Amino acid sequence: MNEGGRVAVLGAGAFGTALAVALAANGPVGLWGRRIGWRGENPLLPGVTLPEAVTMTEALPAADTLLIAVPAQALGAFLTDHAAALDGRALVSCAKGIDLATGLSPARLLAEACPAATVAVLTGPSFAADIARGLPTALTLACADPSAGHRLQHQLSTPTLRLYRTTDVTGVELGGALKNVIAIAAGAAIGAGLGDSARAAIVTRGFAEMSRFAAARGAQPDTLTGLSGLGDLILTATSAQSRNFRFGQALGRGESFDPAVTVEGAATARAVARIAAAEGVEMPISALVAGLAEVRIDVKQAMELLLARPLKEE
Ligand SMILES: NC(=O)C1=CN([C@@H]2O[C@H](COP(=O)(O)OP(=O)(O)OC[C@H]3O[C@@H](n4cnc5c(N)ncnc54)[C@H](OP(=O)(O)O)[C@@H]3O)[C@@H](O)[C@H]2O)C=CC1
Ligand SMILES: O=C(CO)COP(=O)(O)O
Repeated sequence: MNEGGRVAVLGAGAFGTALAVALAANGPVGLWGRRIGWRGENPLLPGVTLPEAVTMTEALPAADTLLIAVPAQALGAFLTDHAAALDGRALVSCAKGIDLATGLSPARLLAEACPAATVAVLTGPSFAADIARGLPTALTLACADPSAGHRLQHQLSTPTLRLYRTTDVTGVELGGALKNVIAIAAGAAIGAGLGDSARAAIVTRGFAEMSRFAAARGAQPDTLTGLSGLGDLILTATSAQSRNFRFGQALGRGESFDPAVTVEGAATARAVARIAAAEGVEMPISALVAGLAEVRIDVKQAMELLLARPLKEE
């Protein structure tokens, strides 16, 4: 239960709003946005009415568990403004990405900015619209401190939101960040008319490079086969509900894409390509997605480069 309004969500975009709606099943929830210009229905999450248990605010709530649902590339600026006020509380990162400016994950950014906080991660296959509609969803709650993780797992599970628990923060964060990159590649293949077989190849070989990168960064070997990793990759690479997939589709079709839409995989691909090159981790699909995001190559060239790679063992 929310224990009398002790849970709040920071970031009133689609995901933050959906989480607040779901958590309202447990009790009062605060929903903070820096400039909430709407009442009743969030234009980023159309068709969803806020329950009475959700209190919207532009003043940081006093709750002791805060879910941070600000996009990964905005988290640095958000923390510059608010870290001092957040320190010492339980901070649950809900962003899926790697910060391009620092190469750090959202949980690392939170831990460095708020050294007295308990940092956790909530991630896994979940579209905001599905969560807000109360459709059944399974997520992973990761926290290095097992007892804090256990407490948060119970505090944030609802009748429709089923949270599994792990201590592998690195693994689950990379699962969530990297699947967006591969989903862009999958969307590009579909958008370019390369077919479902090509998509299956990209998803499978993409998962291989996700696992390689995660292992090189210290993730536990099995984590990426769980909800955050394989689970979220399946969802994001196969559904046009995904913004990353749709962005890839637009690239494949040679169409423009609304720059106001949050597409975490584009900046994350660039961060991953940089880290992988520096650390000698082979990430061919991610490197090509970075090339697409930087408009250095087009989808036809990316496919030619992938097919021209040396033949190797699986
Ligand atoms: N949507 C989904 O289905 C899911 C999203 N996620 C993850 O959740 C994260 C957020 O995505 P999502 O909610 O969809 O994105 P949206 O584009 O819907 O919303 C982003 C929100 O972040 C706010 N924001 C941006 N910069 C700042 C800042 N510096 N300070 C405060 N608020 C800021 C924006 O506010 P403003 O309008 O003022 O700019 C906006 O409300 C991403 O990492 C995404 O991968 C995870 C699972 C599912
Ligand atoms: O993370 C998500 C689903 O788990 C949402 O994906 P998109 O950001 O691609 O819409």
